[in-house]
Amino acid sequence: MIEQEANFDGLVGPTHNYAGLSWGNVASNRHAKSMSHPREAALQGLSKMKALADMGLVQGVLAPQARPDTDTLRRLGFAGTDAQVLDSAFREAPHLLAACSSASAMWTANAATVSPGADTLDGRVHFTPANLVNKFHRSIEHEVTGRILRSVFADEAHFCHHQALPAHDDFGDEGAANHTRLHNEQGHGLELFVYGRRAHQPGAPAPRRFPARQTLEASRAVARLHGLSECKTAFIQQNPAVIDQGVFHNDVIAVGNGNVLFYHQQAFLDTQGMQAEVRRKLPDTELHFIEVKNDEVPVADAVKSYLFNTQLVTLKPGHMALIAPTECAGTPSVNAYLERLLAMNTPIREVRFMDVKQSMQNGGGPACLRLRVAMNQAQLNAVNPACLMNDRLYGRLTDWVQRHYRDRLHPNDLRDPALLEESRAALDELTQILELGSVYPFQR
Ligand SMILES: NCCC[C@H](NC(=O)CCC(=O)O)C(=O)O
Repeated sequence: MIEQEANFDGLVGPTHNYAGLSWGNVASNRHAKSMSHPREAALQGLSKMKALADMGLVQGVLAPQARPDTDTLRRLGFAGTDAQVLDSAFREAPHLLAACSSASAMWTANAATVSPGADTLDGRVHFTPANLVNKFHRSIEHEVTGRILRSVFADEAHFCHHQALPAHDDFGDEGAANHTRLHNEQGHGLELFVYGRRAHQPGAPAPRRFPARQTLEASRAVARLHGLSECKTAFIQQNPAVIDQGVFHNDVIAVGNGNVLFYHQQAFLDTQGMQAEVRRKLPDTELHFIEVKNDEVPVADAVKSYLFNTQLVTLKPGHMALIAPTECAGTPSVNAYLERLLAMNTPIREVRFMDVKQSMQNGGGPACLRLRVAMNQAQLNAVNPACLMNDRLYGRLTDWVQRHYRDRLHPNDLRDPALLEESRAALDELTQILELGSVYPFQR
């Protein structure tokens, strides 16, 4: 049975702020300590979800995390009441308070790696939450992420959930941001796992300036867990030189969908090898490798505009749309390229621009905000229906954001105990709207 793709977007949490936590992510560093707008951020995300649902695509919602994470602050030695924990963390280690308060779980492309049942040995959809060990603020996400995924995809006859990989740099795993699935019209798929370095091979190519967050060892472990045979997988190294230019995940430099792989000339260490392997493992498929030359769009423009952090979605057979951030229209080389792209004879037939600026300023474009889950009809029927976007849910969530979110937030505001109370009240209500049960530590 042919799979249908659903996109599960992360709802932006009430503590969305710019703390400059992600070394190697240019936008995060550039906007450090600037004023954020949590309400606007959440509404921008909801508008994108609504727009994709209105295109006839299956759109889901994943709940944010409870932040500030006072449990982790307590593990780090801050004691007393919640207000005292926040206050002492702010005075002694504001960086830790910011890390424990980040709304970074909004970027659900990093929530997990998902393999559809068409690829796995047991025919179930497999999920492995990403350990995100490279960044402390993200390494504290996976436990609750796993709980949320289990509550959205609960039926064990259809869904199989694994634990995050062991929390060590050798197994640095960033989830679906380094994973793309191509498939042909018969539904035969190939999962591309893109890694930044090999942990167990000293001297192998690796970036020098910025960290490679994903290791080959992590990608291989996820493929083993998911029961993916060799013929359903390709392990491809990202070009270390682009990681050093701010491409901290492969989805900043490449995006794939169906029979199309859209990528920058410098994305991979061995582009020809990649193409040959994909052709070999997806025979009888009319593949489109759409390669953007550096002369047309320099890497710096790709990083600034997030041309490749677009969502490539199939609207009807042979007709795909590129869901692009408005920054693409505002970057001359990219805007000109997109005009040429639409005149080429490829399945990409239209571009739709979306404003997700609040997320972009922390290095998250349209593709970072979504986790793709391809499912057959029986699996789709088993998804928690309260998490699927429609006009009613959009109305309820918009109203919920309007009532609970602040207009403005600065990292200095994270010490405010009222923010913690507001966030908990908001999330408590959200778990009822999305029928998630008690997924947060403060509810247990
Ligand atoms: N896939 C996009 C992820 C963006 C995310 N940014 C952040 O966490 C920035 C948070 C801050 O700096 O406040 C990251 O780098 O993992």
